Amino acid sequence: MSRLIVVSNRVSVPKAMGAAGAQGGLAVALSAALREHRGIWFGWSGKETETFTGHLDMQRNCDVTTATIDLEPQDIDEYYNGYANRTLWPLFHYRIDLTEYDRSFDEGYERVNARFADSVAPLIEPEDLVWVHDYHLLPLGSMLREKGVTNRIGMFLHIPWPPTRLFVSLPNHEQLVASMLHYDLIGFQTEEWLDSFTHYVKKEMGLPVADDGTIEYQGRQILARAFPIGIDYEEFTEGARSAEAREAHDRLKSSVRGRKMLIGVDRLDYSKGLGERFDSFGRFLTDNPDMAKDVVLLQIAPPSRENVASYQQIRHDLERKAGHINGAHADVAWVPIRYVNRGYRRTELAGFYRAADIALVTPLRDGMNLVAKEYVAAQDPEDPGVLILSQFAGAALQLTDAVLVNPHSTEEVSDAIERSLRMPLEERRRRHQALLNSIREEDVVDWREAFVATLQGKRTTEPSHAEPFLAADETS
Ligand SMILES: O=P(O)(O)OC[C@H]1O[C@H](O[C@H]2O[C@H](CO)[C@@H](O)[C@H](O)[C@H]2O)[C@H](O)[C@@H](O)[C@@H]1O
Ligand SMILES: O=c1ccn([C@@H]2O[C@H](COP(=O)(O)OP(=O)(O)O)[C@@H](O)[C@H]2O)c(=O)[nH]1
Repeated sequence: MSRLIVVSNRVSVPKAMGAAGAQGGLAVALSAALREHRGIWFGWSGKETETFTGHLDMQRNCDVTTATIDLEPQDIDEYYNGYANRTLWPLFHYRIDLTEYDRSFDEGYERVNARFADSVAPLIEPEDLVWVHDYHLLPLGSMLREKGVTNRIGMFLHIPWPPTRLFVSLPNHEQLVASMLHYDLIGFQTEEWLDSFTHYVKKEMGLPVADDGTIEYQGRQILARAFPIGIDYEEFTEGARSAEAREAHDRLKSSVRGRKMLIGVDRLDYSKGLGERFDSFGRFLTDNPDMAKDVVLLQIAPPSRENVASYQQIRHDLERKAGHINGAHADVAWVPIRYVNRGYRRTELAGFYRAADIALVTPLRDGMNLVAKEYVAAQDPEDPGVLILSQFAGAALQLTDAVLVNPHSTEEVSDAIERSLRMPLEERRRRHQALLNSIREEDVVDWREAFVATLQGKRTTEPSHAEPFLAADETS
């Protein structure tokens, strides 16, 4: 079996089984793949160093080898806070109004990708498979090719790919995509993002794309395909049965004193539609005075990317909005929105999910959304809660038995809350069973096995010669 080299912006150091709840499902799944393939997980340590040294910190934990580098402040600013999270993230989430174009970001992005390539290339052996993750590292494949790496290299994009008319607003869009065409396999979360990508490649670059997603470029064949990510069903449900999850469930249940509870769990990110969600809940309280006092919304929103201004702004806006709605509706013994700016371990979240009658998962745009899947997996099948899900989350293409909503319409979401609170047990069970089947059948283990198997079956015929990602006139 080939070794697997996983490359991602951040690396999650594997923890012992008992601490699995502290890790993301993706980290657990990738760790399992790395154990099976005796591989290495390479990326940024998350730490800052005064001057970049390229020092590789190799560690072995729970049979997984990780290799990390520290980045200097300018790198973090231009690459992570800059090009990744002020340019690509908003643009790829259709927020052209928040998208910032700054040449220093492009330079930082290219520099850090080159640093990744320099550091990881010596770790790659001839038969290894290389799997690159996400929008932070789109040109990494081409930089590895420049260094003579001829291995099979795959890339998986965890976030949406925007429609062509939006994407072309990115300066150097063609160079960026051309740099991606040095991968052997490019994976997307859904057919929708895949179609947007192949549309761009056909219409803007004039390249042939076969029905099976094979793109022809400079004598090479690149396969583009959808691989919807899932949760680690076994690992998550094991955590959901733990004492910690039960204790979290009981604590929350007793605190709501018999009221119905809605839950939202999202990084504090404008793509998650939290402002629209609060407005919808406020509208529900106004439109349903008979039910209002018997309902509580718990919104867990750990801060994210705090050095980016748009994230500071959304945090400020949400504090005001929650305060405003609570001020208008609360009484001495009841506050309608519990707004919590901290993160919880996933085993605790599992208990919270089970205690909630409804999950409000209403992003304006989301690559997949694993919270939607975790909520379903945590329910009591005999008396399950209802998932209200945005039609704009990647997960909506699989979870068609959720109550699907347009998150921009406060009326529609408010009606969905009312309908879900009144939903008969029979219908809740039927919907839950259908959702659970889909989540079990397409879990994260299937996802990574399908991606790795497809990558393994695909080879570049010729080592490719890669052009630099940015046009010469932009960099000089
Ligand atoms: O590393 P951060 O900047 O703190 O961000 C956390 C992660 O956010 C994004 O998650 C995406 O991947 C999920 C799993 O595939 C998917 O369900 C979700 O819709 C995406 O938004 C980001 O893509 C990751 O790289 C970050 O680690
Ligand atoms: O307090 C929290 C909030 C979220 N999560 C986890 O973070 C992930 C969020 O993934 P999702 O795909 O929903 O969104 P992303 O944040 O990746 O955009 C899920 O596994 C959550 O269980 C967590 O462990 N603790």
